[in-house]
Amino acid sequence: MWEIGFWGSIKGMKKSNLADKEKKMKRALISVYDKTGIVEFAEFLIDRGVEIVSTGGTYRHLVENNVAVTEVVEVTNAPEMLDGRVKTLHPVIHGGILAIRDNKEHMETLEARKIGTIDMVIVNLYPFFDEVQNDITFEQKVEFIDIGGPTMLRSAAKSFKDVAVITETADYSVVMDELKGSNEISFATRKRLAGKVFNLTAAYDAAISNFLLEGEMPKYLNVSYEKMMDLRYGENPHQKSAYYVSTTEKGAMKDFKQLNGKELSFNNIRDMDVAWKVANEFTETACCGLKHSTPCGVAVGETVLEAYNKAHSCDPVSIFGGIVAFNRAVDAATATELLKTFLEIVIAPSFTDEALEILKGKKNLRVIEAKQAPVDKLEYVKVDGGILVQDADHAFSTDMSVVTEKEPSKEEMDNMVFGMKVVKHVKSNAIVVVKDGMAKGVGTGETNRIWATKQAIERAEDGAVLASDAFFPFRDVVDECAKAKISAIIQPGGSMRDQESVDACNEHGISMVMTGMRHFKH
Ligand SMILES: NC(=O)c1ncn([C@@H]2O[C@H](COP(=O)(O)O)[C@@H](O)[C@H]2O)c1NC=O
Repeated sequence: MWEIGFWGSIKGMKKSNLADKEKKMKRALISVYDKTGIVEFAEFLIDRGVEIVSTGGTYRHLVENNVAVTEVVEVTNAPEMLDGRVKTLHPVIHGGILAIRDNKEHMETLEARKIGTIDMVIVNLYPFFDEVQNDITFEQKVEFIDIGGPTMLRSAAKSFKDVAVITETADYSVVMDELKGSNEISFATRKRLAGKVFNLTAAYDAAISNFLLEGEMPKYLNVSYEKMMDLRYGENPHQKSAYYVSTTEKGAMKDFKQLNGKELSFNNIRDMDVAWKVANEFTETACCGLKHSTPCGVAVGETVLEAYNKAHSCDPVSIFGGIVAFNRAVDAATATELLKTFLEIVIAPSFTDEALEILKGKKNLRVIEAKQAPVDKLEYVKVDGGILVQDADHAFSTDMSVVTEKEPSKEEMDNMVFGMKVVKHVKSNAIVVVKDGMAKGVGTGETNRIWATKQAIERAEDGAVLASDAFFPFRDVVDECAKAKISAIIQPGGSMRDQESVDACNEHGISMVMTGMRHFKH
């Protein structure tokens, strides 16, 4: 038995052999689903005296391209079986990969069993990430779970001291460049390639686990996200950052197209996400202007231009340097209007050709085409040493009740529903004042409800309505509303002192609707 001490000191093995050792490659096993670039890579290896062994489909592809290759069955003496479920799961393959070359007993075992070493493993996997999203049966999806591939990758990655493992087609050129220089692959490269393998297999297994445990909050949190881009920095310039998107789920912030402008930043993506979510709350033509993750102008209109003008008028100060989202195509008239304000991003499902030309007049303005409505099932919040997971808040109350003597008018009701749709996306304590299908004031992120109310109603006009993300602990909000001539209030209800607020509404002749559904956003 080998005793394992600290990394790099397995007793019985010469320490100097662990690091710094360059490797000459003699035999490579190639088993790739994505055959891009494999012919050139195999030819390159053969030119350097490497023998190639391949599984069925890869073997045929290489032979068709006149590459000299040995089929894996000749090595294992065990034909592929069970529709390819077993191809490389064989001691001859895994022994050849896993044997520690510096271990005398290992090498004697290989010799006794007539097993040759495998020094390079080139494998890419069945495309489970993509196929699990496709319209195929559950059984078909299960067949896209690659077993032999990850097993070989893991064996080779564990053996990185002796074996080079390549799973990304982009790494063919990295390895070729290194081999051109020294005919060997450095320890540092082998270690890095091995790390990439476990990075991939972890994400691959996470995707499979999430597919099978769908709807559960499982014992371990496995997420499967792939880097879409490195970002210049995070929330601030001293913070390193990158953007990752789901390998298996659709999403608005994944499936978008940038049509113009500077590269997106961390803050841009975060803000764009909220603006898009707000615009998508509405079936009517809607626009959301947003700054620092908070809507600063939201409106519906008969036209896109009208919706924008109304949203802009809510807070013409804050919108400077902000983000504007639409749930309808942007036309030329709106584009012309948009250019009058300095904006970071315009996001919409589409742009007319003319509108796009106009917007391109500002070369830094990021123009984003997004087709996908918000679909995330789960939401994650990072805390120090942990992650909170919850269902994304896609819910909206279907059980609204009028709790006051006065009934709201149809128009007031429409404005209250509008306000509730916006308040969902405003940081708590959140209050939104609405009139004529537009937010008139947004009170956000206050540590008590009365300050949020005062902030929001500062610009309120007669006949405006007020929406609150959570219940009123006291009647003070209602009294404040009366001073500002707010005519109707919508709130979840559920406070011990609900009746005090209802009584206050009745005293002031204000109508109140309770939804029974809180929308905190901390
Ligand atoms: N079953 C096995 O022993 C096995 N060994 C390799 N594979 C996969 O088979 C694919 C290549 O197959 P082919 O060369 O037949 O086109 C690769 O994606 C590889 O990851 C296997 N397939 C799935 O589990």
